[in-house]
Amino acid sequence: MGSPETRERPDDGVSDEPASKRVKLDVAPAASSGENDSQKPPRVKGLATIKKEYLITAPGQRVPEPEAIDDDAAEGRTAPDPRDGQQKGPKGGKRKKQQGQNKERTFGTFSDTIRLCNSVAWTPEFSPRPCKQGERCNALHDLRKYLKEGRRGDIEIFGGVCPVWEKYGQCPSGWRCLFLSSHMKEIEHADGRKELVLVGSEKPSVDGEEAEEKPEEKRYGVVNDIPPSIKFDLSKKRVNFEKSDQYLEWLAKDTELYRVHHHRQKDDVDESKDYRAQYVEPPFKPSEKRKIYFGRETPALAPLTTQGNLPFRRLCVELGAEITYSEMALGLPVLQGQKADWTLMRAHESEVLPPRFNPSGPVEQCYDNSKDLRFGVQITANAPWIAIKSAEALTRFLPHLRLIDINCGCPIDMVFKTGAGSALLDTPSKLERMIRGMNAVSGEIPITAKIRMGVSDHKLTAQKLIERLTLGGPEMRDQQGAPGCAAVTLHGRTRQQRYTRAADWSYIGECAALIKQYNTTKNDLQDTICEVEENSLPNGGKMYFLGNGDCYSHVDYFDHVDNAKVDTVMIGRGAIVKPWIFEEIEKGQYLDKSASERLTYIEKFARYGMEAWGSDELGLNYTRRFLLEFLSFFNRYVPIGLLEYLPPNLNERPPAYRGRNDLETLLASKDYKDWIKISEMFLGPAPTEFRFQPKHKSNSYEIEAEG
Ligand SMILES: Cc1cc2nc3c(=O)[nH]c(=O)nc-3n(C[C@H](O)[C@H](O)[C@H](O)COP(=O)(O)O)c2cc1C
Repeated sequence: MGSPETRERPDDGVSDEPASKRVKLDVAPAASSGENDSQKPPRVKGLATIKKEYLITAPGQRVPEPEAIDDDAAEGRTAPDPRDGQQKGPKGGKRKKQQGQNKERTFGTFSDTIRLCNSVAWTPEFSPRPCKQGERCNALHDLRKYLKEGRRGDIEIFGGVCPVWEKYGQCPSGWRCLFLSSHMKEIEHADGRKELVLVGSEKPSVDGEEAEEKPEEKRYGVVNDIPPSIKFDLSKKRVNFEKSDQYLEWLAKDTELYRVHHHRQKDDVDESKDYRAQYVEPPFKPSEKRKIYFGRETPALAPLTTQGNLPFRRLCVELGAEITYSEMALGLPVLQGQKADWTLMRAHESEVLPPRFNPSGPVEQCYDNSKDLRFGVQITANAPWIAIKSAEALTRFLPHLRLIDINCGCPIDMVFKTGAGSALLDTPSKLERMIRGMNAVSGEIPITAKIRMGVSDHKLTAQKLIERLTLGGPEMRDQQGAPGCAAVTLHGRTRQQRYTRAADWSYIGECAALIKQYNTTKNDLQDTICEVEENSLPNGGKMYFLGNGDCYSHVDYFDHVDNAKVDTVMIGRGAIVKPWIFEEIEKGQYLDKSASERLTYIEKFARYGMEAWGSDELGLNYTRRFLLEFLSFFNRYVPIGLLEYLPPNLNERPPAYRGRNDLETLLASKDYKDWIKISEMFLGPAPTEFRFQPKHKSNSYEIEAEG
């Protein structure tokens, strides 16, 4: 097979001209062709109306009901993540069965048949590093034997040329790379001995400096990769959190004072129980925060567990995402130095560039775009001490950080039952303390929050919470000023509702109006009630507001910015189903991407995956696993040229249809075996032991049938 760039792709009947040159569909296709709307079938709620020529129905048969997909399952970390090492489940007790969810997913094992010792895995054949295990080492040290018997042969994709080596001149997977023959050679020494060497590893690193980093630790273009020694020190509790400790000592006294004040009788005049009278200032104030900006020109990619991995975010940034977030990490494992949670903090170098900024837009005081960056991290925690110490750790060890977001929307039981995630919506004063404390220890890094409308459908709490996040709770507000939350994102659903029903954008709009009002009140308050130094509040006191839910086209996006009046829109599933949504927003028009263009995004994901995780058996199959996770959403895209009505709606499911060509039909397949086939186009044959189960059963016909 030739390199994917040159290899012939099936003709998909849609022009392969660059998207920007093609005629765009700015109006519903039927309307643009002058067809009368009355000739179209009516638009039915929840159903994507496919043009009849693409429907798969036998003559006289009714259009079959589309299957319902429940995204709850996808949101949780329901299965061990292969990057996690050992991922522990929730403590004790049975978990409530979640309908339709594939729990306990396994992905098989994918490693070489014989393990090559690290002491020889990157070095020339005759110069191994000393083996740390010495005599006790049971891995293989004989390179030639390993190449013959210890691994499968090279794969033939990309013309057999290692995509990482081709790009960077070195391959961190060394002798384990599955494109090894493209970067190894045998040299003959003067004494006639023949030695195997890796091409490129004899050179200095690509940066032009002598490589201090071991080749296996090098990941090109990846930042925020903290050294193992820090994780080790964290795990041994050897890291000093002096700032947090000092703050937490004060916080414990303040919380107790507040508790006594809160529970005293109305007529109790004892001053020792009066919060205001007894209030003591915290040991230090937050430092001046770096200014950030959210605007019309900065669509944001939502934090997405599993899906929002580094290769996927890199793809989205390339397609126009201006703000990105890590997958959610749990505060406690961060503090314990757990590799899996720190791995989530890695970012691609494209994410540390400044986001787009239109200086002629609404002027943001003192905003220096050149100091801003795209990538923020997200954590959740159930106790202030965890949130505060995590914030200090993240700030101290991650050099590239836009903000730290606290997830108060996570609905999954495993998180909610511990009091973290969306449980924080019902403990607003705890949340406020967390944010104040995180702000105090996070140096110049701003703190933000992501919330839902409430926990239960019957009690929407977001408006009250937003008041608190902007101004502070009544007592704390008077003493300490505003909590300094730099931005709030509201997902327009409740926890109870999960993904049923559309996101409530009118509620989001009401909250946007409230925030505008509170932002003004806050400025007045600052001037009068308390003497908070202006620079201790982020963005000079302005709290940004991001709306979130169901955004699936530039039409949705601009509707929300213009009518709900949010600063920007955060996009989740819409970006996984259709990553070029960001390009549509930038260009302000629909893009009817051909199947072959969509295939190039899959190829990019595969290449970016190998760069981030390696091109050896392990890295390649991590890439495959996360590519399949991506495809489990990507197949939902219904090409707009097939639709009777625009704008397309994320929550509308299509009946069975065929694409405009075979590739388009293949990309719409709901059968996970087809997804594996697609992965094989760019990652070579899946090992026989490789398994994949989508997070939700309805993503796969076969599993559904088995279940
Ligand atoms: C697969 C998946 C993973 C998610 N992971 C997270 C997460 O880690 N943190 C978070 O705050 N929200 C997470 N969410 C929620 C999204 O960020 C977003 O709020 C939600 O999907 C609604 O936006 P949408 O309608 O644009 O998808 C996740 C959602 C999905 C579907």
